[in-house]
Amino acid sequence: MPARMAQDPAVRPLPVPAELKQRLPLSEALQLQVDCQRQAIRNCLNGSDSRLLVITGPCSLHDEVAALDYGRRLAALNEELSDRLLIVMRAYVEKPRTHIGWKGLAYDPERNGTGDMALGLERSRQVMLDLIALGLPLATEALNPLAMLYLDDLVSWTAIGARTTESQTHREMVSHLPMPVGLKNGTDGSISTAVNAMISARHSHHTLGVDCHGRIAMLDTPGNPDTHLVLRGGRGITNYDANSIAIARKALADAGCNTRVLVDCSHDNACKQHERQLDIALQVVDQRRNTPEILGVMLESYIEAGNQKMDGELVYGKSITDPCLSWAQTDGLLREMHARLG
Ligand SMILES: O=C[C@H](O)[C@H](O)COP(=O)(O)O
Ligand SMILES: C=C(OP(=O)(O)O)C(=O)O
Repeated sequence: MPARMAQDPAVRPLPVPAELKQRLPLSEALQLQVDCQRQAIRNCLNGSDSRLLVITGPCSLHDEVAALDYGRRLAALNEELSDRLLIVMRAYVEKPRTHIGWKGLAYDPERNGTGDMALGLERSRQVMLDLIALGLPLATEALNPLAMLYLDDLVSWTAIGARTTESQTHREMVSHLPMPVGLKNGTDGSISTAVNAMISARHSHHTLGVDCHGRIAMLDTPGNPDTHLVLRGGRGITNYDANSIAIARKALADAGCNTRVLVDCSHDNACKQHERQLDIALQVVDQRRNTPEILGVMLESYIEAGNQKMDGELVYGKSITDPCLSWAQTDGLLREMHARLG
């Protein structure tokens, strides 16, 4: 008889996704809301809804009070602008890092390096539920396919980030996800990695995964028809101008993919200078007159402008990852975008 294996202290068991979902359930009414919000985004993607998709919110959520404060402001603004803008809030709880750094609320909720993921996943799910209850559709980045199992029912739009679009594991995950997914161009600016990801993700796959009870399983993914390209610039080169968008749309058309593109006004498009997002977003809105297939824009926005280091006392409502527009700037920008779309 094999000796009973001692529990490795470096392996800390977590509740399985079904347990957390049962403890923090999405009500039937809110499930219906999420279904409708996913369908509204699909309608923008297939052109039957002409509104501009606006994905806006903090680079990362680290403080639930500030996240809900932002969410309340955004929900109120949405009431005014929803005839021309389909507003979705960024609720990013997993952060991909260039090398090392804080990896997000799901991984290190106390920001003390202990990596309490049981607490992190619980707090991530709770804050997302609270944001949905404000009536907002949510966007997130799916980084670890296992983390997504705890949150997938709450999300209306998912991003696959620039660092992971080329990964087969992520493409297979997208093939299995039940919502529209934006695939970002690579950090080197390459469009082809995202186009190849769209081709892969629209097909079904047999792959290894985990079921909601934590059992390793073979998954037969259905294929996701609702994907699109997100242009985020790369290696200091921007790709939000009319020529870059035309080149990207041609590559998509040649590959038989949806040619509607969303422009991330932040990241390499803004060279991480948050205020540049203001001008980029308006340029993109103006381009829509000639190119109505521009699906929308993404903004990194919070309550206070800029960002701050994580150590020391934190300024309320200020990003601890990428720099963001302030709420005042965001409010003004969204109103101006709405006016220009009239
Ligand atoms: O949006 C977030 C960041 O750009 C991304 O997570 C990489 O961040 P880093 O280069 O600071 O690690
Ligand atoms: C990490 C992000 O973007 P990218 O993958 O484009 O760097 C993000 O949007 O938070």
